[in-house]
Amino acid sequence: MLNIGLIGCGTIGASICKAIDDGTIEAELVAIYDRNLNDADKLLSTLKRSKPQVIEVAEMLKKIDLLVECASQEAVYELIPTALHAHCDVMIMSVGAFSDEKLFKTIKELAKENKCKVYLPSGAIVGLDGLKSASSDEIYSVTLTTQKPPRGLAGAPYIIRNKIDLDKINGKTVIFEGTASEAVKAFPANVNVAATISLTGIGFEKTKVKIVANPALTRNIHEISVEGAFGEFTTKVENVPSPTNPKSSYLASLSAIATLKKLSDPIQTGT
Ligand SMILES: NC(=O)C1=CN([C@@H]2O[C@H](COP(=O)(O)OP(=O)(O)OC[C@H]3O[C@@H](n4cnc5c(N)ncnc54)[C@H](OP(=O)(O)O)[C@@H]3O)[C@@H](O)[C@H]2O)C=CC1
Ligand SMILES: O=C([O-])CC(=O)C(=O)O
Repeated sequence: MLNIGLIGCGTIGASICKAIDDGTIEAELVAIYDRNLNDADKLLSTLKRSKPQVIEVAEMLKKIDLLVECASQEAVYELIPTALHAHCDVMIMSVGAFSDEKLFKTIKELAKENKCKVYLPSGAIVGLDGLKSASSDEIYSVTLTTQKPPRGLAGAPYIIRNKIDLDKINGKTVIFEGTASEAVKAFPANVNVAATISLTGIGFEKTKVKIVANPALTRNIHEISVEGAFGEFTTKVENVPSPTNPKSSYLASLSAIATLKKLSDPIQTGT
Protein backbone atom coordinates (compact mmCIF):
# COMPACT_ATOMS: atom_id res chain seq x y z
CA MET A 1 0.00 0.00 0.00
CA LEU A 2 1.21 3.49 -0.91
CA ASN A 3 2.24 5.58 2.11
CA ILE A 4 1.19 9.20 1.69
CA GLY A 5 2.22 12.37 3.50
CA LEU A 6 0.28 15.57 2.88
CA ILE A 7 1.17 19.22 3.30
CA GLY A 8 -1.59 21.85 3.40
CA CYS A 9 -4.65 20.94 5.43
CA GLY A 10 -7.04 23.37 3.72
CA THR A 11 -9.77 22.76 1.17
CA ILE A 12 -8.02 20.37 -1.23
CA GLY A 13 -6.02 18.69 1.55
CA ALA A 14 -9.19 17.91 3.49
CA SER A 15 -10.88 16.38 0.42
CA ILE A 16 -7.86 14.17 -0.27
CA CYS A 17 -7.59 13.02 3.35
CA LYS A 18 -11.31 12.18 3.42
CA ALA A 19 -10.95 10.18 0.18
CA ILE A 20 -8.07 8.15 1.67
CA ASP A 21 -9.96 7.74 4.94
CA ASP A 22 -13.10 6.35 3.28
CA GLY A 23 -11.14 4.05 0.94
CA THR A 24 -11.82 5.95 -2.32
CA ILE A 25 -8.04 6.22 -2.66
CA GLU A 26 -6.14 2.99 -1.93
CA ALA A 27 -3.38 4.33 0.29
CA GLU A 28 -2.29 4.85 3.87
CA LEU A 29 -2.35 8.42 5.16
CA VAL A 30 0.82 8.37 7.25
CA ALA A 31 1.36 12.05 8.06
CA ILE A 32 -0.11 15.50 7.57
CA TYR A 33 1.25 19.00 8.15
CA ASP A 34 0.09 22.61 7.90
CA ARG A 35 1.83 25.78 9.03
CA ASN A 36 -1.34 26.38 11.08
CA LEU A 37 -1.07 23.37 13.37
CA ASN A 38 -4.68 23.90 14.49
CA ASP A 39 -5.83 23.24 10.92
CA ALA A 40 -3.91 19.95 10.88
CA ASP A 41 -5.39 18.93 14.24
CA LYS A 42 -8.87 19.94 13.10
CA LEU A 43 -8.54 17.83 9.96
CA LEU A 44 -7.21 14.91 11.99
CA SER A 45 -10.30 15.02 14.21
CA THR A 46 -12.58 14.56 11.17
CA LEU A 47 -10.93 11.29 10.08
CA LYS A 48 -12.55 8.01 11.05
CA ARG A 49 -10.09 5.28 10.02
CA SER A 50 -6.79 7.01 9.29
CA LYS A 51 -4.58 8.12 12.14
CA PRO A 52 -1.87 10.22 10.47
CA GLN A 53 0.83 11.79 12.60
CA VAL A 54 0.95 15.58 12.57
CA ILE A 55 4.66 16.08 11.89
CA GLU A 56 6.93 18.39 9.89
CA VAL A 57 7.87 17.37 6.38
CA ALA A 58 11.51 16.54 7.20
CA GLU A 59 10.20 13.93 9.63
CA MET A 60 7.44 12.55 7.40
CA LEU A 61 9.83 12.01 4.47
CA LYS A 62 11.39 9.07 6.37
CA LYS A 63 8.03 7.27 6.39
CA ILE A 64 6.32 7.98 3.06
CA ASP A 65 6.47 7.05 -0.64
CA LEU A 66 4.59 10.10 -1.92
CA LEU A 67 4.33 13.69 -0.70
CA VAL A 68 1.13 15.52 -1.69
CA GLU A 69 1.48 19.31 -1.84
CA CYS A 70 -1.77 21.27 -1.56
CA ALA A 71 -0.45 24.29 0.33
CA SER A 72 1.06 27.15 -1.71
CA GLN A 73 3.71 28.02 -4.30
CA GLU A 74 6.06 28.81 -1.40
CA ALA A 75 5.69 25.26 -0.17
CA VAL A 76 6.81 23.97 -3.58
CA TYR A 77 10.08 25.91 -3.24
CA GLU A 78 10.56 24.95 0.41
CA LEU A 79 9.70 21.26 0.34
CA ILE A 80 9.58 19.58 -3.06
CA PRO A 81 13.37 19.50 -3.73
CA THR A 82 13.87 18.04 -0.23
CA ALA A 83 11.23 15.38 -0.89
CA LEU A 84 12.89 14.36 -4.16
CA HIS A 85 16.31 14.19 -2.46
CA ALA A 86 14.64 11.77 -0.02
CA HIS A 87 13.48 9.61 -3.01
CA CYS A 88 9.79 10.45 -2.52
CA ASP A 89 7.41 10.89 -5.43
CA VAL A 90 5.45 14.13 -5.27
CA MET A 91 2.06 15.41 -6.38
CA ILE A 92 1.87 19.19 -6.73
CA MET A 93 -1.25 21.40 -6.82
CA SER A 94 0.49 24.80 -6.60
CA VAL A 95 1.84 24.34 -10.12
CA GLY A 96 2.21 28.10 -10.66
CA ALA A 97 5.59 27.87 -8.89
CA PHE A 98 6.92 26.35 -12.12
CA SER A 99 6.76 29.67 -13.93
CA ASP A 100 10.21 29.89 -12.30
CA GLU A 101 12.15 28.04 -14.98
CA LYS A 102 15.09 27.45 -12.65
CA LEU A 103 12.89 25.74 -10.08
CA PHE A 104 11.23 23.59 -12.75
CA LYS A 105 14.61 22.53 -14.17
CA THR A 106 15.93 21.69 -10.69
CA ILE A 107 12.87 19.62 -9.83
CA LYS A 108 12.93 17.78 -13.16
CA GLU A 109 16.63 16.95 -12.75
CA LEU A 110 16.18 15.86 -9.12
CA ALA A 111 13.25 13.64 -10.11
CA LYS A 112 15.37 11.99 -12.83
CA GLU A 113 18.41 11.55 -10.59
CA ASN A 114 16.37 10.04 -7.75
CA LYS A 115 14.05 8.02 -10.02
CA CYS A 116 10.97 9.84 -8.74
CA LYS A 117 7.72 10.92 -10.37
CA VAL A 118 6.22 14.41 -10.19
CA TYR A 119 2.44 14.33 -10.68
CA LEU A 120 0.65 17.52 -11.76
CA PRO A 121 -3.12 16.91 -11.82
CA SER A 122 -5.36 18.61 -14.40
CA GLY A 123 -6.86 20.56 -11.51
CA ALA A 124 -9.81 22.81 -12.20
CA ILE A 125 -9.72 22.56 -16.01
CA VAL A 126 -10.93 20.20 -18.69
CA GLY A 127 -9.10 19.48 -21.93
CA LEU A 128 -5.56 18.76 -20.75
CA ASP A 129 -5.83 15.33 -22.41
CA GLY A 130 -6.51 16.94 -25.82
CA LEU A 131 -3.73 19.48 -25.33
CA LYS A 132 -1.30 16.71 -24.42
CA SER A 133 -2.20 14.75 -27.54
CA ALA A 134 -2.04 17.87 -29.70
CA SER A 135 1.42 18.73 -28.39
CA SER A 136 2.84 15.66 -30.13
CA ASP A 137 2.77 17.92 -33.21
CA GLU A 138 2.91 21.69 -33.63
CA ILE A 139 0.60 23.90 -31.56
CA TYR A 140 0.02 27.43 -32.88
CA SER A 141 -1.78 29.06 -29.97
CA VAL A 142 -3.22 28.40 -26.50
CA THR A 143 -5.49 30.84 -24.65
CA LEU A 144 -7.01 30.47 -21.20
CA THR A 145 -9.91 32.73 -20.24
CA THR A 146 -10.81 32.52 -16.57
CA GLN A 147 -13.94 34.16 -15.15
CA LYS A 148 -14.56 34.22 -11.43
CA PRO A 149 -16.97 36.03 -9.14
CA PRO A 150 -14.99 39.01 -7.73
CA ARG A 151 -14.59 37.37 -4.29
CA GLY A 152 -12.78 34.48 -6.02
CA LEU A 153 -9.97 36.90 -6.88
CA ALA A 154 -9.69 38.56 -3.47
CA GLY A 155 -6.21 38.86 -2.00
CA ALA A 156 -4.32 38.30 -5.27
CA PRO A 157 -1.06 40.35 -5.42
CA TYR A 158 -2.22 41.97 -8.71
CA ILE A 159 -5.50 43.11 -7.12
CA ILE A 160 -3.69 44.55 -4.10
CA ARG A 161 -0.88 46.17 -6.10
CA ASN A 162 -3.32 47.87 -8.47
CA LYS A 163 -5.71 48.82 -5.64
CA ILE A 164 -8.66 47.20 -7.44
CA ASP A 165 -11.79 47.44 -5.30
CA LEU A 166 -13.57 44.17 -6.09
CA ASP A 167 -16.72 45.33 -4.27
CA LYS A 168 -17.11 48.16 -6.79
CA ILE A 169 -17.12 45.86 -9.83
CA ASN A 170 -20.73 45.76 -11.00
CA GLY A 171 -20.40 44.23 -14.47
CA LYS A 172 -18.24 41.75 -16.33
CA THR A 173 -14.74 43.32 -16.23
CA VAL A 174 -11.44 42.19 -17.77
CA ILE A 175 -8.98 42.48 -14.88
CA PHE A 176 -5.85 41.09 -16.49
CA GLU A 177 -4.46 40.10 -19.89
CA GLY A 178 -0.97 38.76 -20.35
CA THR A 179 1.23 35.70 -20.58
CA ALA A 180 0.78 32.66 -18.35
CA SER A 181 4.12 33.53 -16.78
CA GLU A 182 2.78 36.94 -15.68
CA ALA A 183 -0.63 35.52 -14.72
CA VAL A 184 0.58 32.92 -12.21
CA LYS A 185 2.75 35.51 -10.46
CA ALA A 186 -0.04 38.08 -10.37
CA PHE A 187 -2.70 35.54 -9.27
CA PRO A 188 -0.79 32.71 -7.52
CA ALA A 189 -3.89 31.21 -5.90
CA ASN A 190 -6.26 31.68 -8.85
CA VAL A 191 -4.69 30.41 -12.07
CA ASN A 192 -2.33 27.55 -11.26
CA VAL A 193 -4.21 25.93 -14.13
CA ALA A 194 -2.39 28.34 -16.49
CA ALA A 195 0.87 26.74 -15.38
CA THR A 196 -0.36 23.20 -16.00
CA ILE A 197 -1.57 24.26 -19.45
CA SER A 198 1.78 25.92 -20.20
CA LEU A 199 3.81 22.88 -19.18
CA THR A 200 1.59 20.62 -21.29
CA GLY A 201 1.42 22.89 -24.34
CA ILE A 202 3.63 25.71 -25.59
CA GLY A 203 5.20 27.14 -22.44
CA PHE A 204 4.64 30.08 -20.11
CA GLU A 205 5.58 32.87 -22.52
CA LYS A 206 3.45 31.78 -25.48
CA THR A 207 0.33 30.80 -23.49
CA LYS A 208 -2.08 33.74 -23.24
CA VAL A 209 -4.29 34.33 -20.19
CA LYS A 210 -7.27 36.61 -19.67
CA ILE A 211 -8.85 37.00 -16.22
CA VAL A 212 -12.35 38.38 -15.88
CA ALA A 213 -14.23 39.37 -12.72
CA ASN A 214 -17.93 38.78 -13.20
CA PRO A 215 -20.33 39.56 -10.31
CA ALA A 216 -23.18 37.80 -12.15
CA LEU A 217 -21.41 34.45 -11.71
CA THR A 218 -21.66 31.94 -8.91
CA ARG A 219 -19.19 29.57 -10.62
CA ASN A 220 -15.52 29.66 -11.67
CA ILE A 221 -15.34 29.37 -15.46
CA HIS A 222 -12.23 28.29 -17.37
CA GLU A 223 -12.25 28.28 -21.18
CA ILE A 224 -9.27 26.94 -23.12
CA SER A 225 -8.84 27.49 -26.85
CA VAL A 226 -6.14 25.61 -28.70
CA GLU A 227 -5.08 25.74 -32.36
CA GLY A 228 -2.53 23.43 -33.88
CA ALA A 229 -1.67 20.97 -36.60
CA PHE A 230 -4.48 18.71 -35.29
CA GLY A 231 -7.16 21.40 -35.87
CA GLU A 232 -8.67 23.39 -33.02
CA PHE A 233 -10.71 22.91 -29.86
CA THR A 234 -12.32 24.95 -27.14
CA THR A 235 -13.27 23.59 -23.74
CA LYS A 236 -15.35 25.30 -21.10
CA VAL A 237 -15.91 24.21 -17.52
CA GLU A 238 -18.29 25.95 -15.10
CA ASN A 239 -16.90 24.98 -11.72
CA VAL A 240 -18.68 24.96 -8.40
CA PRO A 241 -16.38 26.87 -6.00
CA SER A 242 -15.30 24.95 -2.89
CA PRO A 243 -17.45 26.06 0.06
CA THR A 244 -14.38 26.52 2.28
CA ASN A 245 -12.27 28.40 -0.32
CA PRO A 246 -14.11 30.17 -3.15
CA LYS A 247 -10.82 30.66 -5.03
CA SER A 248 -10.48 26.91 -5.52
CA SER A 249 -12.98 24.97 -7.60
CA TYR A 250 -14.35 21.66 -6.31
CA LEU A 251 -13.12 19.99 -9.52
CA ALA A 252 -9.53 20.70 -8.40
CA SER A 253 -10.09 18.52 -5.32
CA LEU A 254 -11.70 15.82 -7.45
CA SER A 255 -8.80 15.95 -9.90
CA ALA A 256 -6.30 15.46 -7.07
CA ILE A 257 -8.30 12.48 -5.84
CA ALA A 258 -8.53 11.01 -9.37
CA THR A 259 -4.75 11.34 -9.85
CA LEU A 260 -4.09 9.44 -6.61
CA LYS A 261 -6.69 6.77 -7.49
CA LYS A 262 -4.99 6.28 -10.85
CA LEU A 263 -1.71 5.31 -9.15
CA SER A 264 -3.15 2.00 -7.97
CA ASP A 265 -5.41 1.34 -10.97
CA PRO A 266 -4.19 -1.30 -13.46
CA ILE A 267 -6.30 0.32 -16.20
CA GLN A 268 -5.09 3.78 -17.22
CA THR A 269 -7.55 5.72 -19.38
CA GLY A 270 -6.84 9.02 -21.10
CA THR A 271 -3.71 10.24 -22.82
N1 LIG B 1 -3.81 23.13 -9.91
C1 LIG B 1 -5.05 23.58 -9.76
O1 LIG B 1 -5.91 23.43 -10.62
C2 LIG B 1 -5.43 24.27 -8.51
C3 LIG B 1 -4.49 24.58 -7.58
N2 LIG B 1 -4.86 25.19 -6.43
C4 LIG B 1 -3.79 25.49 -5.48
O2 LIG B 1 -3.68 24.39 -4.57
C5 LIG B 1 -3.22 24.86 -3.30
C6 LIG B 1 -4.20 24.41 -2.20
O3 LIG B 1 -5.47 24.96 -2.44
P1 LIG B 1 -6.58 25.01 -1.29
O4 LIG B 1 -6.63 23.73 -0.56
O5 LIG B 1 -7.82 25.54 -1.91
O6 LIG B 1 -5.95 26.15 -0.34
P2 LIG B 1 -6.31 26.47 1.18
O7 LIG B 1 -5.91 27.89 1.41
O8 LIG B 1 -7.69 26.07 1.49
O9 LIG B 1 -5.33 25.52 2.02
C7 LIG B 1 -3.93 25.60 1.96
C8 LIG B 1 -3.38 25.35 3.37
O10 LIG B 1 -1.98 25.15 3.26
C9 LIG B 1 -1.32 26.03 4.21
N3 LIG B 1 0.02 26.38 3.73
C10 LIG B 1 0.35 27.27 2.76
N4 LIG B 1 1.68 27.31 2.60
C11 LIG B 1 2.22 26.43 3.49
C12 LIG B 1 3.56 26.05 3.79
N5 LIG B 1 4.60 26.59 3.16
N6 LIG B 1 3.74 25.11 4.74
C13 LIG B 1 2.68 24.57 5.42
N7 LIG B 1 1.38 24.91 5.17
C14 LIG B 1 1.15 25.83 4.22
C15 LIG B 1 -2.25 27.24 4.26
O11 LIG B 1 -1.99 28.04 5.38
P3 LIG B 1 -2.38 29.64 5.30
O12 LIG B 1 -3.87 29.69 5.44
O13 LIG B 1 -1.63 30.22 6.45
O14 LIG B 1 -1.92 30.15 3.97
C16 LIG B 1 -3.61 26.55 4.30
O15 LIG B 1 -3.93 26.09 5.60
C17 LIG B 1 -3.11 26.40 -3.43
O16 LIG B 1 -1.80 26.78 -3.75
C18 LIG B 1 -4.04 26.70 -4.60
O17 LIG B 1 -3.73 27.91 -5.24
C19 LIG B 1 -6.16 25.46 -6.15
C20 LIG B 1 -7.14 25.17 -7.06
C21 LIG B 1 -6.84 24.61 -8.34
O1 LIG C 1 -9.83 26.27 -8.79
C1 LIG C 1 -9.79 27.00 -9.79
O2 LIG C 1 -10.81 27.35 -10.42
C2 LIG C 1 -8.48 27.41 -10.37
C3 LIG C 1 -7.52 27.86 -9.37
O3 LIG C 1 -7.84 28.35 -8.30
C4 LIG C 1 -6.10 27.73 -9.73
O4 LIG C 1 -5.81 27.24 -10.82
O5 LIG C 1 -5.27 28.11 -8.91
